[in-house]
Amino acid sequence: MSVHFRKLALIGIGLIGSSIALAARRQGLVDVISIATRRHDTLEEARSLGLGDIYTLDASEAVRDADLVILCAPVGAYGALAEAIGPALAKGAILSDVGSVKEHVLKVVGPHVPEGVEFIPGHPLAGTEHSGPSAGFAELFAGRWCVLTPGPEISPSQTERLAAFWRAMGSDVECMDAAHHDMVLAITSHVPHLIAYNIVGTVADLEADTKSEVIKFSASGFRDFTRIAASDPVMWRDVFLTNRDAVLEMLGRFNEDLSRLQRAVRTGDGPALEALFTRTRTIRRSIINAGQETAAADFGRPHDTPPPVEPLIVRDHGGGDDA
Ligand SMILES: NC(=O)c1ccc[n+]([C@@H]2O[C@H](COP(=O)([O-])OP(=O)(O)OC[C@H]3O[C@@H](n4cnc5c(N)ncnc54)[C@H](O)[C@@H]3O)[C@@H](O)[C@H]2O)c1
Ligand SMILES: O=C(O)C(=O)C[C@]1(C(=O)O)C=C[C@@H](O)C=C1
Repeated sequence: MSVHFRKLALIGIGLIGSSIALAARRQGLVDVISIATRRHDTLEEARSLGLGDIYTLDASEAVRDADLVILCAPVGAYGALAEAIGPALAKGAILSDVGSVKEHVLKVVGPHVPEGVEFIPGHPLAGTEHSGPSAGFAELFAGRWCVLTPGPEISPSQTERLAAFWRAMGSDVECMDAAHHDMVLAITSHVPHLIAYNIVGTVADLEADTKSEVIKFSASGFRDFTRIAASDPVMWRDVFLTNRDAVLEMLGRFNEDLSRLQRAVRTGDGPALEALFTRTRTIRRSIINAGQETAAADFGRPHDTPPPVEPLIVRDHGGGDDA
């Protein structure tokens, strides 16, 4: 399906918003890009990078006449933003977002969506530890999944239109139920971030001399954790505040497994340790193989970005079509 929007409004222009602006422009998917941010400095940075055509501090101004509006701010800001832009949304527009959590977004944005506007939440499973307008790059979504969570009332043709937009930026698209999304992402993304924040926090609390030794001699294992733990504090605060139940559920299972592992270490249970490490190595290899199959070479993904990861997703469509 060929896809084209007259005016794309991006509300929030950090890593994800700027990457959408660059990719949509490069692929010729939109005529006009209008950008709204909360802070003047961020808006000026976006302007100096040439990310859009219209720049404003007023989100409701940015969405006027837009046929595609994407919320790209931290999810904690969505309720107030939706309330502000709701009355200004054009009839026939698609309203979407990129938030890392989906049930909360449906709950806080849904009530502000006027009749004649279709709200189709989305989540590109792509990112880095960097933030702000200058962190974006057009290839960010290439070969990565984008999950859409349309409600049952959404017309399949509009879902397909949005899916085509993401595909044109290089993504593979999957539709699913919002609650299911939140459970899957809790274990594949949210808990791993919590673990990284925690282990780096543990080092930060060590006595000064031990800490400097850790930093001096940190090899790639700990360094990988520090990359994740450098991710945006506000964005991740909001993820844990808004996906609490799913994160606690997955953290409970994680803690049970950690206790079993702790016991295996304490009792010197070599076979148990080796059996687990063998299973986990298989998972890593299957992820890498899946990535090679779906690599989107056309988009020239930068060498330092990892290959796409096949999400552990049950193909459970939440009322939309199979876009
Ligand atoms: N970083 C990732 O890896 C990643 C990946 C997928 C999805 N997401 C989601 O994308 C969204 C944006 O994340 P990001 O990484 O681009 O963050 P970012 O910090 O780089 O950018 C966020 C931008 O939102 C704007 N903003 C912040 N508070 C605002 C407010 N109250 N009102 C209006 N605008 C506001 C600012 O323009 C800011 O630059 C989040 O909801 C996040 O969950 C992030
Ligand atoms: O690659 C990274 O740095 C990321 O953290 C990306 C990542 C992830 O956990 O995979 C982070 C948050 C998102 O909502 C989606 C993707």
